[in-house]
Amino acid sequence: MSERIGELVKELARIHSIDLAPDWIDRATGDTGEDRDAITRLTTSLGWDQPQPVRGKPRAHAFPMLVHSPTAGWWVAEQWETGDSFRVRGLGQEAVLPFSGDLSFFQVRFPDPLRGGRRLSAISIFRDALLQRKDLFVAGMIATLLSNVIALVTSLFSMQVYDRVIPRASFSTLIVLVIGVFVALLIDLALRITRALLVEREAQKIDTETSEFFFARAQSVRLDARSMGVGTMASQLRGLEQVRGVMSASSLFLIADLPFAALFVLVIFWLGGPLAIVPMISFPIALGLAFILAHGIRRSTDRAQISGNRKNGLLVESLDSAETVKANRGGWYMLGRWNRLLQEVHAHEYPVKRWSAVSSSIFTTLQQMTYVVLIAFGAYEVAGGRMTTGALVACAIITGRVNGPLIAQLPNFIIQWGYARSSLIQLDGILDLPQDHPAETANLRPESLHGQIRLERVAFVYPGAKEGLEIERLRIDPGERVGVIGGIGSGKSTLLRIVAGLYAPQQGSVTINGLDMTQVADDLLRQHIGYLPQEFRLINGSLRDNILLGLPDPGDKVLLDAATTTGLSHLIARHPWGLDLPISEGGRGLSGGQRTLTGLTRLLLSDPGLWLLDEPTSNLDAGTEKTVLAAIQAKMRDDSTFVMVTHKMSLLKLVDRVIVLAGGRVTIDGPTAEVLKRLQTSGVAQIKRAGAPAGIRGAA
Ligand SMILES: Nc1ncnc2c1ncn2[C@@H]1O[C@H](COP(=O)(O)OP(=O)(O)OP(=O)(O)O)[C@@H](O)[C@H]1O
Repeated sequence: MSERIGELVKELARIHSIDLAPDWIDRATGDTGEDRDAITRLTTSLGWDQPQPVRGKPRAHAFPMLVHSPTAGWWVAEQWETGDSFRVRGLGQEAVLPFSGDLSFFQVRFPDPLRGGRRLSAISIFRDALLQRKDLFVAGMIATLLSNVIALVTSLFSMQVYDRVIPRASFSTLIVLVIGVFVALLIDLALRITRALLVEREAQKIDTETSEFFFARAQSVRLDARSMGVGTMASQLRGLEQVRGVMSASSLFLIADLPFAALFVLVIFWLGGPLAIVPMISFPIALGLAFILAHGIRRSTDRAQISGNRKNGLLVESLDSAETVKANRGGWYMLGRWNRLLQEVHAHEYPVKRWSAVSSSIFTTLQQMTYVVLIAFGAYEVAGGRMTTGALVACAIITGRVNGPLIAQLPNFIIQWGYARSSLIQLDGILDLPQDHPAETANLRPESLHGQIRLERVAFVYPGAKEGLEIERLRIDPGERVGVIGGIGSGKSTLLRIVAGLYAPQQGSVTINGLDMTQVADDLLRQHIGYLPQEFRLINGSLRDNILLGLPDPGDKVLLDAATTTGLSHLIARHPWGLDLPISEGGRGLSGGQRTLTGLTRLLLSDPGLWLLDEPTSNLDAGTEKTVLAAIQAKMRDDSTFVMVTHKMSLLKLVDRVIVLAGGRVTIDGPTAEVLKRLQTSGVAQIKRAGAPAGIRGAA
């Protein structure tokens, strides 16, 4: 892709407040052309909708869009300057171009990485992915048609052998027939292999696309909306594999082959007349049975799926909390829960297995009975001279084809589909969860986010909880240093997460610099806000990966300087792998204090405008605490805003305002000295009500 066009598309996306998928440039082909059709090639290679060429003189509301001039090249056209010239910009340059007939204007239709707007269902994601490959499936259907016609050829071959070759011993005809059938079979083989390979390749691409979509969607689920456990959610996502299983070549061919049953019945009618009644009765019976089976297993597959997800959730939880379980002799308790869930899964799976076993046997018997009835009926017809023995053999082979692979595979396919359908329902559940940044909300990209933070009539309740946080009005000005204190469970961390934009209150508004936080583009918000949670959890990778998570790599020198200011450099220096120190899955490999230092080093490197720290030094010794706080203070600019949740009295000297929370409400808010004095002069009961930390109670 031409670099200029890529940059201009990015600029256009920015003006339209659209976040492009992070890998969109990587997915574009290596086309470096800059001609008029380059934009079409680019969007086609990305799988986006075709850009819309604007005919004639563009209307004012059609701007901004891309424009190509044969002399000046590509630009983003912003708006008319006069009636005959328009403003353009691109790569930091601005210009005014005269309008002329040889300019080409294009409106680019950006895809939404999370395809918002309409309500999504999991099945529509797969359907859209299949529909994008219409051509391939049309080719597949043609191959299926040819393949089925060739199948008829083999049955007609048998008819010719019985009716012509054997009675007359004409072996020259036999040789010609055998050669002809061999050629047909080889063509069939080639068609089947090509069809299977093509479908599997596309199925893999669909798998990549849909997995990417669901992974991104699961990541963007708002933190406060994740009421289910990590293991359960992971297991729900694994349902994708079941849907993928149904989309395999064999099941798709089964569906493709089903309509050809009608063709086969027609051929039987042509060869054996009334004999066609036999498959005409047996085939609908088989389909009816399949339908009853699908209906019968529906509830059981849904329930088995839910219990299976919970079982996986328990497995993840027990492995993750092994330390607590072992130390507290919780092994038996966990085993008991595991066995109960296992029993539940078996109880739900048993009806599915029972239906499957019974229906498979019925299908086999039906198949054999159809064969017997056909031959018996055919014997009358042959004896009566209404059809030849060869035609009867051909009819038997064709009926076998309808009843055989087609019908024999149906029960298995229906069970597979039953589980896939339950997985789709579970995936719908994930799609219905609220996202960090729903596609239908604006994606504002202000120049700056430095400004007042305002909470107005905010109410936040955790799912299932009766009470939560209630803040009538709270304002934090740029440059303020605020401490948040309160008793255990008083809502300090919740408040900080709301201010960080990680939780969205059910009522009221949270604004930053006058803009509703939910409407600000997520990347800008994350750049501006540095949030250190109470427990900084590391991810699998190296120490460097964890320090730089989501940040551009500033180089080892800058990184090591930041580590020196926090004290993390001691760990780096001591370990033979240094910055490449491996962090195992689940963030194991560092002590609690070292994890906090990693988070603080990352925070210093990200250089945020708004610092939100949740008990930043609770894991640190006194010396490290001093070093870290000095580093943060040195890094903060005058207009940096600083909000720190703490239980430590000594840290309040760093802030000039203190907010006291109790029971999810602000009970005291004012300058540090004043608040401390108020707390110290109040009675103990009042202090408890106010929710002040133990240190202050002691002082009182
Ligand atoms: N994920 C959650 N789901 C449900 N309830 C929660 C969740 N997290 C916290 N709570 C509840 O919300 C209330 C406030 O919790 P929060 O973590 O904000 O308190 P805190 O003041 O930071 O406490 P601490 O000083 O112990 O860190 C508590 O009663 C807690 O039980």
